[in-house]
Formats: sequence, C-alpha cells, structure tokens
Amino acid sequence: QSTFPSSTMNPLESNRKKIDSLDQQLIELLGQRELIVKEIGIYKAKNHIPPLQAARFQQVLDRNIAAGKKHDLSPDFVTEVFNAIHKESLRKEEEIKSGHSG
Ligand SMILES: O=C(O)C(=O)C[C@]1(C(=O)O)C=C[C@@H](O)C=C1
Repeated sequence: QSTFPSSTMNPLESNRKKIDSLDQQLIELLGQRELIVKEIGIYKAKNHIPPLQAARFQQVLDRNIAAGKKHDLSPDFVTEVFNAIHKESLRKEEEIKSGHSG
C-alpha cells in the first residue's frame, strides 16, 4: 500500500470529504426547493388549483434531462431523481391542501 505525507489526506479520504460537502449542498438546495414548493402549495390551495401540473412537470423533466446530458448524467438517472422530487412536492402540496400542514 502506498503512503502519503502525514499532512495530506489520501485520495479516498479527500474525495470522501468532497462528497460530504457536495451532499450537504444537495440537501440545502433540496430544502430551498421544498420551501418554494410550499409557497406554491399555499397559493394553489387558496386558488383551487390542483397540485399535479403534468405539463409543467414534463417541462421540468425535459429541461433537466437536457442539462444532465451536459454533465454526463443518464436520462434514466435524472428521471428517477426528479420523479422522487416531484413525488415529495405532490405529497407536500396535498398536505397543505388538506389543511394538515401545521
Ligand atoms: O410548478 C408547480 O406547479 C409546482 O407545484 C412545482 C412542481 C415541481 O416540483 O417542480 C410540483 C408539482 C407539479 O406537478 C409541477 C411542478
């Protein structure tokens, strides 16, 4: 096994640090997105607009599949991630609509 200067991390450790930082950013961004979804949910509930907006979600998906390709992310992967995000958006907006959102 190769050794590294004691002052520096080995590549596994340093790459795991990078992943930890990126994961933290992902969570923060998802939290920010979710806050906006809550605002949309309140607006929709007040204005009798259904949570599910299939055409809008298709646009979101298409745009992010295209963006993902530039970063070497497969369309299947981007679709899975955004389906999961969308599912949570709908759960939140339905909760707000039913008045059980606290
Ligand atoms: O754009 C909306 O109407 C939203 O509520 C946001 C959002 C999303 O998470 O992107 C969520 C639910 C809709 O089906 C479409 C899109």
